[in-house]
Amino acid sequence: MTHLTGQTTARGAALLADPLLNKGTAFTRRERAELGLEGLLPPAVETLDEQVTRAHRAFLGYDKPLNRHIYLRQLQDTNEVLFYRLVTAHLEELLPIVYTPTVGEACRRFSEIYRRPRGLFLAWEDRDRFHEILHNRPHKGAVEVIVVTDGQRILGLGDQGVGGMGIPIGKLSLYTAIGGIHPARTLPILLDVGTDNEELLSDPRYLGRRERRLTGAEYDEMIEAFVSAVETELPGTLLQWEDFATAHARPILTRYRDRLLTFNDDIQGTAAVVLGALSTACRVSGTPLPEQRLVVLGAGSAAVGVADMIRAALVDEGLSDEAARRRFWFVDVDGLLIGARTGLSDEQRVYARADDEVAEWDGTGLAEVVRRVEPTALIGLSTASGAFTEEIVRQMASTCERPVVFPLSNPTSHSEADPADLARWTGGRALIATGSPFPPLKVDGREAPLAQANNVYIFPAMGLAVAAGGATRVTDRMLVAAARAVALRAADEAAGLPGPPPLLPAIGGMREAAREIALAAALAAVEDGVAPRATEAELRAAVATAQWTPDYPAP
Ligand SMILES: NC(=O)C1=CN([C@@H]2O[C@H](COP(=O)(O)OP(=O)(O)OC[C@H]3O[C@@H](n4cnc5c(N)ncnc54)[C@H](OP(=O)(O)O)[C@@H]3O)[C@@H](O)[C@H]2O)C=CC1
Ligand SMILES: CC(=O)C(=O)O
Ligand SMILES: [Mg+2]
Repeated sequence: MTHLTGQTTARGAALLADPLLNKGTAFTRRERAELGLEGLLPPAVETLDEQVTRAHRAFLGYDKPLNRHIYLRQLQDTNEVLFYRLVTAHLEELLPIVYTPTVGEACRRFSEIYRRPRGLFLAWEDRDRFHEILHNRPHKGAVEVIVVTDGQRILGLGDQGVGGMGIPIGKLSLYTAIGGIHPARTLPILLDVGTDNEELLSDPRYLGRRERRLTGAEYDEMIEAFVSAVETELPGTLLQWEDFATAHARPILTRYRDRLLTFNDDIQGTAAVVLGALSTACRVSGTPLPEQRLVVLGAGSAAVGVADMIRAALVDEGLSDEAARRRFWFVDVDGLLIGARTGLSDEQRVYARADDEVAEWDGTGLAEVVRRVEPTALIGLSTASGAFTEEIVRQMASTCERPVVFPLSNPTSHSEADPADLARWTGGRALIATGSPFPPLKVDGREAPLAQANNVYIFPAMGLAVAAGGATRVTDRMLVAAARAVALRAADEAAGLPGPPPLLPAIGGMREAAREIALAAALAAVEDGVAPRATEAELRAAVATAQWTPDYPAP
């Protein structure tokens, strides 16, 4: 029998236990006879679509999102084709369960809900054997994409230790569901460098190393040992860094981005989707990007990454770098970033305002900054739930006709604002995008879907671009091309639609959108000389072929 990974010799119960081979009740009578499955399955033979209907009903039978998540993970570990067919058929409904916000809860309670192994756990004491351990991965062929985390900054939930593994698993599920990367060619990895989360350290159920986090030279040694093992054992694999604390995220990216095929999703993926959504907002509001005045709440790696890409776009539009920097006001826990502040990183200092600008101000908190700066765009990547208060948003709306308000922190519980409030406080004038999903707004009696400015628009498409085009590096131009493709697709979808134009493409059409985004990124890779020469037509065909569709092989 041919199957997902080629020829198999697996028979009987062993076949049913392999999620990449198992077809469950879809095994035909002939297959059951040939493969030693008779008696192991109930008599009915179902089609994949019938299985999807049954699985969807079972899914709906659970009330709590976390239980739905557990059900889906169990399905993924039992029958991957069925899992992916279900997810792709109901993407909009299932995304919040597989991904943010529910995946945050699944990470927090990882040790409690742990069922079956998935991915690789690499610990400090094994650093000399990472090469060998990579061989223990369940699927022995080439790996197209690794998502790795050390669990230190899981969404806005902080240090989750090994519980962070939920994130690489969730992200890679979307690499497959949206980007079409074959599930056997994805590998989630958790670097267990300990945890500083007291609750986890004292929880008898905690499944990670019960030690404090590695720091300094040891931490760097761990990362280097991991990267060199990947370089040697899995060359050409796209390596995505995910949910590393800001102190590590940028240094790791800087160290490795020119050495291998790698990117940081929180810095670069987020930047691309936000630039895409902001470009649409500029078009809708009629305020061009160079005229936007951007206040950014949070100055972590995600926020600075977003600003860096917008700044590059401003320079592209003819502004000097200095003029581009001056379009931003960054606010963190200690207020506005100004020159006099100590302890700013080099990346943050780029955005520090002149000290004399605030000489007459009544403090430098967000409310005062908004009052003084009169921003046209307010971007939240702060983890600070509810930080975009009514007073602040009403103030902004009093000086700006179409305020752009992006509360982007995840999960939902950490969002800087609820979009329904933003719409109310601005009389429906705000152009809104959130990081986690929110229910549609009611506009003129119609439901208007909210844009979810989440890097999920970018990373699955990057994987597809690399799989189709053979890039050896992830360049800035590839990410900017992805951002442009996102905005273009949103504009195409908006044409002819009644009501306010959506800032981002519809979630339900993400698989199609991923092909266009991947094509744009693959073309940019060729232009940058990091992928073999190919025409647009060749790349378009390669993208379509590379995108795996969940289906059983013919019996
Ligand atoms: N929508 C999307 O696609 C993405 C969303 N995110 C979200 O962005 C958030 C931040 O991520 P990241 O940059 O990596 O994390 P960090 O924790 O490094 O950054 C948080 C930043 O916000 C600041 N901050 C914290 N609390 C407040 C507050 N009450 N008021 C003002 N500033 C505050 C912090 O300041 P200080 O350092 O001084 O404490 C820091 O500068 C997370 O919630 C994450 O889920 C991230 C990536 C993608
Ligand atoms: C979406 C994402 O990557 C984050 O919130 O960290
Ligand atoms: Mg992330």
